[in-house]
Amino acid sequence: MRVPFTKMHGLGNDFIVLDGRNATLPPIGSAVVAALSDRHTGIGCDQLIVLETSTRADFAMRIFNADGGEVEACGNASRAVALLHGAEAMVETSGGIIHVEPVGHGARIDMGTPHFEWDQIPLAYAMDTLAMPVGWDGLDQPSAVNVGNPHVIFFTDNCDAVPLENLGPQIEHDALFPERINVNVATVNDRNSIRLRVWERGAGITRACGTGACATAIAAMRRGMVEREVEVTLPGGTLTIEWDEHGHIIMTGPATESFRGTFDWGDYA
Ligand SMILES: N[C@@H](CCC[C@H](N)C(=O)O)C(=O)O
Repeated sequence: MRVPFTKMHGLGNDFIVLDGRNATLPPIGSAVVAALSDRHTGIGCDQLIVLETSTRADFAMRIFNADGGEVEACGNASRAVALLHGAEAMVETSGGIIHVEPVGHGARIDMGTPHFEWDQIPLAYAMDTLAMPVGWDGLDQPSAVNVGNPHVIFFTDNCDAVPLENLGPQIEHDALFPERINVNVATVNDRNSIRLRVWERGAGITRACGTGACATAIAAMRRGMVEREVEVTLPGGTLTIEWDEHGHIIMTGPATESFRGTFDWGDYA
């Protein structure tokens, strides 16, 4: 069976998007996702995104990491999907219903409200999630925030010097995080801007992580380090994150369609 796909990215965090809203796709298993995502033998991407019909929203977006695991939220893919859809919409994800709206060459996304309780992250046991009494090789007292998916955020004087390729996988798989975790290392430049690098659960280091930017901005706001609207600059570019008066996280930034193609499902199944 030949399947059409769209290759997209948000600040270099790249996706294969399959549109199952008006066509029947074969069942999506973790092996086929990992094969398609592979940059050497597949099409290659950080996340595979599947659009489906929904009874609760205008449509549904399923998100799979490059390792094949299905997850709850993806900020950059939400902007890409807004661009592809071409109109404002309510989108069901397993992390909650979000509102997407194309704006200029990107989109504005209402990601909903953040969660801070230890069992909402989730953590393995109770602790303060604003300044957690834990540390790994010079990174300590992180915050944890769930913005649909789980994030831990370390604030450091120079996030560019952190050996994230070594510490990221160690922290992602620590027993403290029963559903694993996305690992953010951030430096606050001033009250309006943050620098950020992310080790993504199930995908490794990416050029950008939209939910990481949201979680980091919210953690910095909770700690009183920045204003309620802030620019977050990742290796792939900059996002604007606002924590609005209704407690919702509003993310604004670019998204890009790279190309369209088709592939033979049998080559990857
Ligand atoms: N790249 C995404 C996040 C994708 C999911 C994440 N790796 C997870 O496992 O939760 C983004 O832009 O938010």
